[in-house]
Amino acid sequence: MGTVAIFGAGVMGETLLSGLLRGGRSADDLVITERRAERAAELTEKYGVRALENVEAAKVADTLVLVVKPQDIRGLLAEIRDHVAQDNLVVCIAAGITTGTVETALADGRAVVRVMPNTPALVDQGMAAVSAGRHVSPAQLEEAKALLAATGKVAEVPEYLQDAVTAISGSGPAYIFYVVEAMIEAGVVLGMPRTMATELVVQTLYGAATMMRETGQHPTVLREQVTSPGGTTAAALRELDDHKVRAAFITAMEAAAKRSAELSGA
Ligand SMILES: NC(=O)C1=CN([C@@H]2O[C@H](COP(=O)(O)OP(=O)(O)OC[C@H]3O[C@@H](n4cnc5c(N)ncnc54)[C@H](O)[C@@H]3O)[C@@H](O)[C@H]2O)C=CC1
Ligand SMILES: O=C(O)[C@@H]1CCC=N1
Repeated sequence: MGTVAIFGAGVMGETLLSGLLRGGRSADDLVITERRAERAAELTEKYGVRALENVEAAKVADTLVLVVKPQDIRGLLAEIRDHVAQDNLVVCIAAGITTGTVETALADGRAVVRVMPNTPALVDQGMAAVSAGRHVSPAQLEEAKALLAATGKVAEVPEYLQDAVTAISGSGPAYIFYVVEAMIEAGVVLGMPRTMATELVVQTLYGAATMMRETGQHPTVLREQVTSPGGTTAAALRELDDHKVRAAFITAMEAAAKRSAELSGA
């Protein structure tokens, strides 16, 4: 994999950087670029990696990981275009940005992999989906997967599904945190101290997630096991159905996928 350069060291850039270091990669093989000087200094200090200008980083890198906002991708690609070599691998993490967009902005024949990761990568429980562009060799695709595998699970998906991936696992952690916030709020309404409600909700989420993964049972079966006839859960779920929560999730995730598709023209 040689030297990996992370372009844009914000939330996701730091998440990937720290994951690669936890995965055993040497700080000497990692460089970052960051427009905000104070942020670059913070990460240099914290992780012992070099911070370079974009062009310098492109020159030394074997693998270039683009982690700027979709709106900043085109400017970044224009800056580094002439320094991306034929045998480099370019991994683009920006929501909505297609491999075709990146390929067009670079010189002919460059290897581009599109990836949608998520923030649980920070605790090595990430879910990343990868799609290869037109000029990626099987070995380069494996390399991209290995890069992401340092921070969690990796799936390969056809690129047309990346907008759906973004709506599901990319943005997904935010929906879960939103539900957790609502459940904590409900605990407070029921008279429970906030810290206690938080502990109960977070452990319930962790337990439920672990059950889904470890039993392999469908969520419907697990939900039915909790729902006693005429009981408390049935009363609560009826309210959620009356408030169209399931339909709201579908509409919300359709909106996320639509926005991802729109960002391709960012
Ligand atoms: N935050 C998330 O949960 C996820 C984010 N993504 C994608 O990752 C990308 C980054 O997102 P975040 O880390 O959340 O954003 P962020 O705003 O925290 O980080 C982006 C960083 O790039 C820097 N930057 C911008 N233009 C630059 C340039 N030309 N050269 C060097 N640095 C530059 C900014 O100063 C900033 O620190 C986005 O494209 C987003 O779609 C993908 C999956 C999940
Ligand atoms: O909200 C966003 O646009 C990014 C992409 C997926 C998660 N965060």
